[in-house]
Amino acid sequence: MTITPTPLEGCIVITPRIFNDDRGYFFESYNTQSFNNAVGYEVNFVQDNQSFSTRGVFRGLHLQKGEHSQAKLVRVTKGEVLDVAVDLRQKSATYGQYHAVLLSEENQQQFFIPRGFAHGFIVLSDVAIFQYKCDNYYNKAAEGGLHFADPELNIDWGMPAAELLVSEKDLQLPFLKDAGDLGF
Ligand SMILES: Cc1cn([C@H]2C[C@H](O)[C@@H](COP(=O)(O)OP(=O)(O)O[C@H]3O[C@H](C)C(=O)[C@H](O)[C@H]3O)O2)c(=O)[nH]c1=O
Repeated sequence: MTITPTPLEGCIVITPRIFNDDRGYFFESYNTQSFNNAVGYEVNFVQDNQSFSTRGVFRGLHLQKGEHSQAKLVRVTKGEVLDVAVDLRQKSATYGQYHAVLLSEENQQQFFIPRGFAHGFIVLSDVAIFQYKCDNYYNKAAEGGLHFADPELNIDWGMPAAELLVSEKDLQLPFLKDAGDLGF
């Protein structure tokens, strides 16, 4: 597998080695030893998630606060999404900056987002199946997030905000300036 660093320290893009033959393809979608070597420390994933969405659906920008923060290894097994991580680590030189990655069934790329980030994605294909690993359990009480259209973040989602399908919960999320201490 190939590891591509991003401008956000700790966020990496993983491109698996795909074995194609006349039957189709095979690749290792996750290997603990290879992954921990790639990130340089041991990550203990404890929960796998999967969501199905249609074109224009936006999910995020989500996080779990403080000790409930989750590192995520995300990928798309059907369709294509623009996936975004926002650095919220107080001591980080890239605090408040984001990085976007196109993840698709076609490129089979995976995006690793350490703890201390908000995460979200927009669906660019007719449908998308989004699968990801988390290194901490879901904790509803610790849920938080940032509004996808926060002018300070100024994220280009590649689609007008009016065309996005966003949950009522996500529409209520605060801008970064109003988010308070998130414990990162
Ligand atoms: C995240 C989660 C949710 N749920 C339940 C709670 C709700 O009743 C239902 C839908 O949850 P939600 O609307 O928060 O789902 P998404 O909008 O896809 O949330 C996810 O989307 C962005 C992209 C993320 O990075 C997060 O991992 C996650 O917050 O599933 C669970 O039972 N366990 C879980 O781990």
